[in-house]
Amino acid sequence: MAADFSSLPILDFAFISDNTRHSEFIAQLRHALINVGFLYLKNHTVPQPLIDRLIDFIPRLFDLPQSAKDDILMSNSPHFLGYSRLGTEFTKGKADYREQFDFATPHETQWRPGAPVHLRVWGPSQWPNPVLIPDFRETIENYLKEVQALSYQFIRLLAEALGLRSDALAKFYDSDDLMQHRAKVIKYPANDGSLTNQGVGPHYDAGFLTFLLQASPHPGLQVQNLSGDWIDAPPIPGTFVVNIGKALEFVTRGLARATSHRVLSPPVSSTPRYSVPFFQNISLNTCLSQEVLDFPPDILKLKDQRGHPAQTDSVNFTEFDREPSGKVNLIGRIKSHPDVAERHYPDLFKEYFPDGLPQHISTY
Ligand SMILES: O=C(O)CCC(=O)C(=O)O
Ligand SMILES: [Fe+2]
Repeated sequence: MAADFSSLPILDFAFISDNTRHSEFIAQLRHALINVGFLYLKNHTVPQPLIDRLIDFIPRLFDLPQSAKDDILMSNSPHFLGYSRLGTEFTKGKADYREQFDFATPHETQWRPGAPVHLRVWGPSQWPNPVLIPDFRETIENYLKEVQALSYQFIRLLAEALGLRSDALAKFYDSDDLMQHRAKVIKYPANDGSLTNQGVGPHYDAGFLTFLLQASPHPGLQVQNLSGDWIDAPPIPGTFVVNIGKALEFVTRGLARATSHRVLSPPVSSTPRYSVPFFQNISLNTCLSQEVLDFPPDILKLKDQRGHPAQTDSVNFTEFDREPSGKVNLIGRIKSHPDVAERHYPDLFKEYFPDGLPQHISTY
């Protein structure tokens, strides 16, 4: 087995436009994808002043009056976009101690009555009243556009790092007007001493790539290495934490690792931790089992040299082998937000929750 990791690699995006260092970046990326599944990316293309503006908005967003937040509750939205109150999500039967807003890139839902239900998982965001928080919507929409562009650039480098043509993953995306990518703006309040320290429980991300902005200086994010140890991934200013989701792991035959991670709540009487994960989606209609990629033998060999991750109790995805990607996505959302499901997807709700609204919900 290759040496197990005890910290996350830091990659310098400036290398990709430097002829003498491009191949160094690709080699570091290959290592990070196959052996770690997580990396920090510095000197990326998203303008720092825009990031700073977004970070500045976050406490103000959560400090809106409760009624203003409840006006855009996620349960209003068949697209699982909007506000979720503290402690309403659970992972493995334990409450996640976080409050959050889900916002997404602009999208007209493609679903019409009679069309496949999974097309309905994407649609317009709900926005807080602009009178109460002017310019917030414009700021986060700009931010999402910038991260989206970076994520598409990154996926080409990722293909190169796995020995493929740089456009080998283009088939997983539709044109921009048909795609939607999503972000959460999350607040992790301090542990008040009587509560669990589970900010979010151990899990994998579902899609292709996640670009996480750690929006306050608090540690708390931890990543599980191959031996099962939890490795800290503290905030590094000016970076994104980039990680691989289960869908990308599936189509790369496990070469690009989806790695289990979790967040511990800030300690008692600390200020809250804030973060903004951006989840890059793939086309809703792609059946991943028909799209598994082929790799050069010398690249595939690296997976065997890595060895197999220790068993983890992280939540898993099992449906990629038979359902279109959008359906897998929808099932994940149904399981984590049954109140939304009960209102907007009554048939699927009955299928997954035959005994009615559960006391314990699984986050992903
Ligand atoms: O808040 C974080 O740092 C990570 C959040 C996360 O892993 C998720 O929401 O999938
Ligand atoms: Fe995650």
